[in-house]
Amino acid sequence: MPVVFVAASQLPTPFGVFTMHGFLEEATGKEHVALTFGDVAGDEPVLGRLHSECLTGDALFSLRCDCGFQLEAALRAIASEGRGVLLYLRQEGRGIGLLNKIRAYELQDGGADTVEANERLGFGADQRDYAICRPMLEHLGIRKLKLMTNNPRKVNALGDMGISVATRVPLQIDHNPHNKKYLATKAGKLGHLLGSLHQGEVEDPRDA
Ligand SMILES: Nc1nc2c(ncn2[C@@H]2O[C@H](COP(=O)(O)OP(=O)(O)OP(=O)(O)O)[C@@H](O)[C@H]2O)c(=O)[nH]1
Ligand SMILES: [Zn+2]
Repeated sequence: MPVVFVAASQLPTPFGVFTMHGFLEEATGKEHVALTFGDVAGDEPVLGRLHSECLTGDALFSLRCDCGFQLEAALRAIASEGRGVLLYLRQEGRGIGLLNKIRAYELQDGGADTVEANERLGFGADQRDYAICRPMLEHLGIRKLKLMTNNPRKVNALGDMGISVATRVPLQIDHNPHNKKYLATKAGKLGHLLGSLHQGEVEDPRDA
């Protein structure tokens, strides 16, 4: 999976000054970003997050999902640790793209859950491919991660490509009336480790 490094710059944020590294995925033309804080190269495990793009949650304040809250929590945690990395991966809508995600939301407005909506549109529940992470992490000299995620598939995908996950750090966000069913479906159907907060709520039609 050819991903080439293009340029790096400073990125000041409310949480601290990160370094932003830009990468081009040549096969698709997608532009990915890594934000690093401190000195991340070497064998000591690095606090890290693989964050899949969610325009609605990350930039438009959507309460339908937990993405924007997780993004902020991850950047805060990295800055407070003084060392870490966030890969911002352009895999909008779990890989189906923004317009298809809006189609999926339309079906969810009609009662489908997040998995059923993808499947009705002819997609898999989760179409993401994490292969681009390896060359990005290699470029940054990162071999081991303390990975902030509730998604065991990310842990397994990294392990399969030779990136060791020393520990999984849960990144749980409180639910609200708009994302309660979504989070319950993630726990019930997609295998996310969300603890007792969201389990057992997947069938409750009042949350649609
Ligand atoms: N197709 C689809 N994609 C969604 C929906 N809600 C959020 N997404 C996308 O899902 C991705 C985030 O996936 P999540 O399942 O929230 O989280 P994760 O990255 O797998 O796991 P964590 O590391 O625990 O956050 C982003 O690309 C979002 O755009 C939805 O209802 N349908
Ligand atoms: Zn989201």
